[in-house]
Amino acid sequence: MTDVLLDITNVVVDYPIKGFRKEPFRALKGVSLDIRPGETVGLVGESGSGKTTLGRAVLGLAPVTSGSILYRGKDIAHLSRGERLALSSEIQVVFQDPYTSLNPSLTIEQILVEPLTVRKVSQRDASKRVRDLLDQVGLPTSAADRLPREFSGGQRQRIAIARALALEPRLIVCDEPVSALDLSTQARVLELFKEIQERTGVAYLFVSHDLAVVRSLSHRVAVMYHGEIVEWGDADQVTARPEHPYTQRLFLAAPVPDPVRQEQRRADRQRLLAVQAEQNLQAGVL
Ligand SMILES: Nc1ncnc2c1ncn2[C@@H]1O[C@H](COP(=O)(O)OP(=O)(O)OP(=O)(O)O)[C@@H](O)[C@H]1O
Repeated sequence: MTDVLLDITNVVVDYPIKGFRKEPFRALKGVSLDIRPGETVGLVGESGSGKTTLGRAVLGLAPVTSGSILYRGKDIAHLSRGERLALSSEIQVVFQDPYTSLNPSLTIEQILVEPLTVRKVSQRDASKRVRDLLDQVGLPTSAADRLPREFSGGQRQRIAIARALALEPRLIVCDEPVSALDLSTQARVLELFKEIQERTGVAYLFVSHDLAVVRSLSHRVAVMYHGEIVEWGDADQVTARPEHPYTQRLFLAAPVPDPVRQEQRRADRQRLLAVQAEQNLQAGVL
């Protein structure tokens, strides 16, 4: 048994571009990382750097040109029908927008029962499971009979998390799952993610543009820039001593709650920019 849950090696994704003789757009340029069981890998980077594309590739939803994505040692591009069905319950996803990711015409019970149909669970067991899932995400069982529109953004994200947990996955791809929430709701939902991981051992690929969010949750962090991973390692190391100039800029620009540390950051950033300007000057870049 491998101690790697997901092993991504040299993955290239090209999006076809409509139009005569248009070259495809290379969104991922040979990306490699791995995720261990029960681990959170944070994927951070600016808008357009390729974070969502990597998450989609893991879910089998992006056009992978080359490279491999091994889930528990098996290439997800070459699975039998049965293996693919099993994989779809083992890897789940939580999206950014809790307003659009839940079917507005279904009750919460119907939404949570839907994934269970692949397991042919009896009606009685399904209802019991729904109540258990609601309990796991801190919602009352009375939520089962209500519609998504009757819940706040944070509550809807809890419902989306409950749905992702329904089939007891080993890995959840979380694509900006707290970005649409206000700060205090964000903190509570992040706490829920942590608590679920401690209890179930699920692993997360946690995509976010927000460094504070990624830092709070991740064991390891990958920093993406223009379709490449430019930094990859333990969260403490990457956040405390970033090596790549892009990561340094990204981290120095991130707000910190303590005003003294914020001022220190500002001074560090000024120094870094001055050093980089000097290096560019010497290299004849400017
Ligand atoms: N279906 C598509 N067809 C063509 N290009 C695409 C497609 N999806 C994404 N792209 C391009 O691929 C690049 C990476 O996009 P992606 O959504 O993965 O970035 P991201 O880092 O997740 O950005 P954001 O934080 O804004 O969501 C972008 O330049 C984007 O325009």
